[in-house]
Amino acid sequence: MSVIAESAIGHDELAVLKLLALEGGLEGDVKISCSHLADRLDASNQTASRRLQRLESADLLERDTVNDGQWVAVTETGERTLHAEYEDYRRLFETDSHVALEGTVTSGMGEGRHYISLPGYKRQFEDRLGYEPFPGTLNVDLREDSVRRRSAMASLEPVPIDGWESDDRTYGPAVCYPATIETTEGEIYENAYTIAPERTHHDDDQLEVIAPDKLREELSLEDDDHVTVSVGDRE
Ligand SMILES: Cc1cc2nc3c(=O)[nH]c(=O)nc-3n(C[C@H](O)[C@H](O)[C@H](O)COP(=O)(O)O)c2cc1C
Ligand SMILES: Nc1ccn([C@@H]2O[C@H](COP(=O)(O)OP(=O)(O)O)[C@@H](O)[C@H]2O)c(=O)n1
Ligand SMILES: [Mg+2]
Repeated sequence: MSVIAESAIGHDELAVLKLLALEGGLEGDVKISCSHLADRLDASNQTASRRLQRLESADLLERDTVNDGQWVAVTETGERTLHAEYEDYRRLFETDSHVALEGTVTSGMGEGRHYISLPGYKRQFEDRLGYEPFPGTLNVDLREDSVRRRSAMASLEPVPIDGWESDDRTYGPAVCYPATIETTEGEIYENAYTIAPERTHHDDDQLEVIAPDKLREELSLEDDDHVTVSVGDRE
């Protein structure tokens, strides 16, 4: 849900924040005057000024007042607030239940192989994904916009992999989503899944993919090759 629901900031202020972002306020300082803003909002100077003050108090906007106006920039919190709205609208209008993520193939820590081969996981892959995966995870270093878009996966239906215990330790759960991999040469591999282990050494920018085949061989992939991972239901 959007952040504004819980804060003192209302939709009027949010509309101003969006306007300032559209004028360049996400990239850095933009210069505005209260009368220009008032015009755009069809409101009085006083109203425009009050909304700016509220945005500043809520740490959504930084301001520097000068003689003939003010320099404003949307803060990180401000960007997150706008982004939360964006996610709400995406959920409303994106009927396509696919999320396309882009990135480059990369080598990880060589641990994927060990985990994928463990009998406690292997049994579940066979039952729930329908195959025994190649031992390993293909790691994809996601482009910045895809790291953000990754959160849209939350609206898709995951295949859960449960945590389990061996004699001497516990193993964490993971979630899988059906995925199709496409290379820049236009080669397509359809039977893959993304896998996100709850316990991982990687951050959000790393996407791990499993498949019955060794994808590096099937798709002639090497480190730094570009791939598109389309996550969502199979047709
Ligand atoms: C199915 C699965 C389960 C995992 N479970 C655990 C775990 O219980 N504890 C842990 O520290 N890491 C766990 N990992 C994460 C790995 O340690 C590692 O962070 C990740 O898979 C990346 O490995 P890579 O860089 O070798 O590809 C798991 C990974 C997979 C694929
Ligand atoms: N379906 C898969 C899974 C892993 N792999 C690759 O197989 C190797 C072993 O996987 P891993 O997860 O243990 O290794 P890293 O991802 O840590 O490099 C890596 O080179 C992966 O990129 C693959 O080509 N296709
Ligand atoms: Mg891996």
